[in-house]
Amino acid sequence: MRVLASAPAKIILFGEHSVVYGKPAIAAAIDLRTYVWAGFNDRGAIKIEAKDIRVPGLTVSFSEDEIYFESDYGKAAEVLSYVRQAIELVREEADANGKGVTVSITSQIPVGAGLGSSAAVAVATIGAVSKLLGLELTNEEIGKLGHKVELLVQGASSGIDPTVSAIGGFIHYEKGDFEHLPFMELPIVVGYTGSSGSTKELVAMVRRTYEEMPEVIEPVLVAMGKIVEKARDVITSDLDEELRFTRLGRLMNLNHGLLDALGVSTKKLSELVYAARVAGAIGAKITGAGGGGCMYALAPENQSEVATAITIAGGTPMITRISREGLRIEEVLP
Ligand SMILES: Nc1ncnc2c1ncn2[C@@H]1O[C@H](COP(=O)(O)OP(=O)(O)OP(=O)(O)O)[C@@H](O)[C@H]1O
Ligand SMILES: C[C@@](O)(CCO)CC(=O)[O-]
Ligand SMILES: [Mg+2]
Repeated sequence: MRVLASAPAKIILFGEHSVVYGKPAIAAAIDLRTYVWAGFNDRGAIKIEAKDIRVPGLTVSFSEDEIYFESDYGKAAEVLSYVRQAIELVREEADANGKGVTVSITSQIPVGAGLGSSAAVAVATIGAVSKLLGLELTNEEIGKLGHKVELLVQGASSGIDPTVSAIGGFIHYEKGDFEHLPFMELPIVVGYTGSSGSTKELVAMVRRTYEEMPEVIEPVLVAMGKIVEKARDVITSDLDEELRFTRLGRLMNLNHGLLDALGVSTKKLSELVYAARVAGAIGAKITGAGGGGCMYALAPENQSEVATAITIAGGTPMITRISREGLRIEEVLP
C-alpha cells in the first residue's frame, strides 16, 4: 500500500513570536504545498527521501541503517529531524514501532523562509503515515501531533503553523485553541529575501532577550497581542472593504515595527518592507520567524507595482492565494 498526502504553507498575518508567549495570532494557509508519499519497507527501518530539499549544498537520502548524503551526516540528520520525529510519533500512536516506513518528499515551499515548511512537512508526513498504518485521525488531531513534532525538534513552538497547515483557511489562534475567521480574499504580495532563518534559533534568541529584560519585552509582546485583537475586530466587522484594508495595513506596520524591535528583522527584510510601502502597499511586515525569509504586503490597488518594487529591491515576489484546504490525502494505492 502507498499513500500520498499534501499540506499547505502558511503566512502569519499578525502575531508571530508573541504567539509563543500565549498571545493570540492570525494565520492563513496558502497555495504552496509539500507532498509526501508513504509506503512500507521490509527492513523495519525509517527511510526518508528528501531529494529536493532546498538547503544549499545538501542532497540527502537517509534511513536508520543506511545513509546516502552529499554533505555531512550531522547536517543531514538535523535537516530530516521534523520528518523522522513525525514518523516515530505516528508509529508509536499506531503501536507499530518496528514497522518499516519509507517516505518520499517533494515540496513547493522554500525552506526556512517563514512560510511554515517545517509544519507542512510534519503535517503531510503524519497524514500519509497515519493513513498507511490504519490510524483514523482528524485533521485537527494531526495538527496537534504536528505541534508535538515542532516542540520535540525546536524546543519551543506555539503550534499555530501545524494547526493552520492541517486545517487550512484563515484562523485566529491562542494557546492551542483556534477559530476559523470569515474567509476573505486578501490582495497580498509575499516577498522572499532568498535567505533563510532557523525558527528554532530565532525563537531561542527572542527568549534570551526576554529573560534578560522581561520588564521591557513583556509590554512589547502584550502590544503585539493587542494588535492581533484589533485586527480580528477589523476582519470580523462590517466596515467597508477599503476601510478594513486601511486599518489592517496600519496594524501590519505597527506589528512590523515591534518585530524589528525584537531583533528578528534583517536589512534585506526591512528593505523589502519599505520598498513595498513606497510602491503603494498600505501595510507591509515580516511573516514567520524572520531572520531572512519572507515579508508580505497588503496592496489592494497595486499588487503588480508592489511586486515590481520587491524585485527591484532584490527580492522575489510571490502572488499567492489563501488555501481553504489544509491536509489532503491525494491518493491511496493498494
Ligand atoms: N521538503 C522538506 N523535506 C524535509 N524537511 C523539510 C522540508 N522542508 C522543511 N523541512 C524542515 O524544516 C526546517 C525549516 O524549518 P523552520 O521552522 O526553521 O523554517 P520554516 O518552517 O520554513 O519557516 P517558519 O517556521 O518561520 O514558518 C528545515 O531545516 C528542515 O528540517
Ligand atoms: C516564530 C513563530 O511564532 C512562528 C513561526 O512561523 C514560532 C511559533 O509560533 O511556533
Ligand atoms: Mg517552521
